[in-house]
Amino acid sequence: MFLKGICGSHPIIFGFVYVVSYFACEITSAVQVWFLGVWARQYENHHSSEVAIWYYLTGYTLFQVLAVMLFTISYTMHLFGTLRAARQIHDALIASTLSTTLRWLDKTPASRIITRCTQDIATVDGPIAEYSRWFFENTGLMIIKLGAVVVMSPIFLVPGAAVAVLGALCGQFYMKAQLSVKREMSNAHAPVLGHFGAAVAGLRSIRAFGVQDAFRKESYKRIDRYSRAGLTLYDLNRWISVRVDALGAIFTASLAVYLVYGCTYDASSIGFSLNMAVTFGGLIIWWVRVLNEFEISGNSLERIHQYLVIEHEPQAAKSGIPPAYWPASGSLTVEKLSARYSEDGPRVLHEISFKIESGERVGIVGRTGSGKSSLTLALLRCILTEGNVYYDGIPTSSLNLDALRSNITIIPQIPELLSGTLRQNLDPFSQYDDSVLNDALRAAGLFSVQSETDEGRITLDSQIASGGSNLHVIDDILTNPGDLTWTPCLATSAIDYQTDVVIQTSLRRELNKDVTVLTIAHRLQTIMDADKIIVLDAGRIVEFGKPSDLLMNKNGLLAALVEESADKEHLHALANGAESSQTT
Ligand SMILES: Nc1ncnc2c1ncn2[C@@H]1O[C@H](COP(=O)(O)OP(=O)(O)OP(=O)(O)O)[C@@H](O)[C@H]1O
Repeated sequence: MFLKGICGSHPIIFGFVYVVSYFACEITSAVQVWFLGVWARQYENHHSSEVAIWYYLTGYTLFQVLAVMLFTISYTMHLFGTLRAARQIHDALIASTLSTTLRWLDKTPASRIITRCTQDIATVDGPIAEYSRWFFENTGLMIIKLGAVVVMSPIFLVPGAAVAVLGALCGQFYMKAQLSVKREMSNAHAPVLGHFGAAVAGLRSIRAFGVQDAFRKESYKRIDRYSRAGLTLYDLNRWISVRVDALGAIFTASLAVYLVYGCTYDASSIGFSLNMAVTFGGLIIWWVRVLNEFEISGNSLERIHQYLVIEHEPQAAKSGIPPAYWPASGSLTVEKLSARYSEDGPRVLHEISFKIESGERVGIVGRTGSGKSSLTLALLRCILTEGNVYYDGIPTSSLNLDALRSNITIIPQIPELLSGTLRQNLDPFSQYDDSVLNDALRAAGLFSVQSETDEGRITLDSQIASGGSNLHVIDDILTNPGDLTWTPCLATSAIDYQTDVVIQTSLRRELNKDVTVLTIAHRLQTIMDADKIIVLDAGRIVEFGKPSDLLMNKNGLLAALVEESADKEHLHALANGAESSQTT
């Protein structure tokens, strides 16, 4: 995933230029060292006045300039490649999370998603980009250094390869051992800080009860646990360093012995070979460490990848685009609609059928768990459904989800407001000017629940905290004058009675005649003057009709609900149309 991102849309060209520029840079650096030897050799056979210093100095400088240029090319490519990879991975993660199913969001803790999008993405941006470069660099350098040694003394190919293999084997041991030690360290870290924090916060109580000793002992115990893991990690590092350094030293020493006693190379060639061998030996330990860090930070990529292969909602297709005139009316026909939250979960709606004409106001009531919210989600295709729903004559199952959902407005019981100004929340795409926004707020009834002189009154520039607990449902009226509106109205603290009345009044006044309004109500007063009422029970429609008709059935569920409420006379009057004008 990461490599694909680095290489972009022309992986072969990118990979070729990158690898060639990098290797050419390192080879140039090695040749530069060799060239120094050539230069030094001139003084063995010639008098110093005969050595053309400018020639060698220019040659040396040119090698240097060439190496810098090649390095710049490969580094710039790596930089832009990793930026592109990080951006692509981030975009893919956000797109995947935002287009997942409600079910997945239900069962995945928000904190875990936030960690993926922050901590793991930060690892892709930083450490993975760096370690990938170092790993590639170190691998390339080792090959070149060993290659240079082998070119001078081919006999050293075998010991060189053996040293590399032995170093890699030690590295394997080290990596396996230190992974669990590091995990233990991070487990032991939080308790130390937590206990220290608790002790500082409760210092007075600790002293008042004279339990300093107990706290101190507990603190030492936790610090010991952390230090024990820390010491083991330190020892592991010594373990690998001693072995890998020893391997490098044995290799260089044996090469030195061979070059001095076993062959007839001149001093400068021997110097070059030893230089390469020493740096090769020193690189092994770095290679192991970088590989280890790369592998650890690679876990973030793995975790992100897990979030890319989650379940998703159907993608928008050309065939799902509705005709331009749609929806011409807000009529809704539901046939045998069943729904469940997951493939293997129980049905929460059972073959529900009803028909609502355009412009009707329909109330939906039922006891807790009867399926009111599930019906909303089923109409929006947020959960798994069977059966047919026709919205203005078109089956919603054939529509793209964005087309369907942008034509059904939900005014939720708990507002989904983001941190920012009220203006940004109302008009996230900056499409409207202030007068339109203020009109919407007025229409939503905001100005009738606060006066011009209120000190803390809400304006377009008011800052909204995440979740917007101080503001209620006002934004949908502006952003979506769709044909179907749901208003789940609550008798909870989220919306008090006064606000509920304001919202209902605004909805009645502002929405034009052919807007169909479905209101999920916990407060019967809100829907008693509706055109029709659907009564749900255990996922089935048990009553459907005009409120006054339903109330005639004394054994009916609506009648029972009304009987249970304190203001039943008022509700009866509303149902019979006597007080509807008062509410509106
Ligand atoms: N996220 C979910 N996952 C699985 N089952 C769910 C989920 N949400 C609701 N249910 C189940 O669906 C059924 C209908 O619940 P729903 O929330 O639609 O009822 P409701 O009438 O809206 O209730 P309330 O008045 O409490 O909001 C219940 O049996 C409930 O347990």
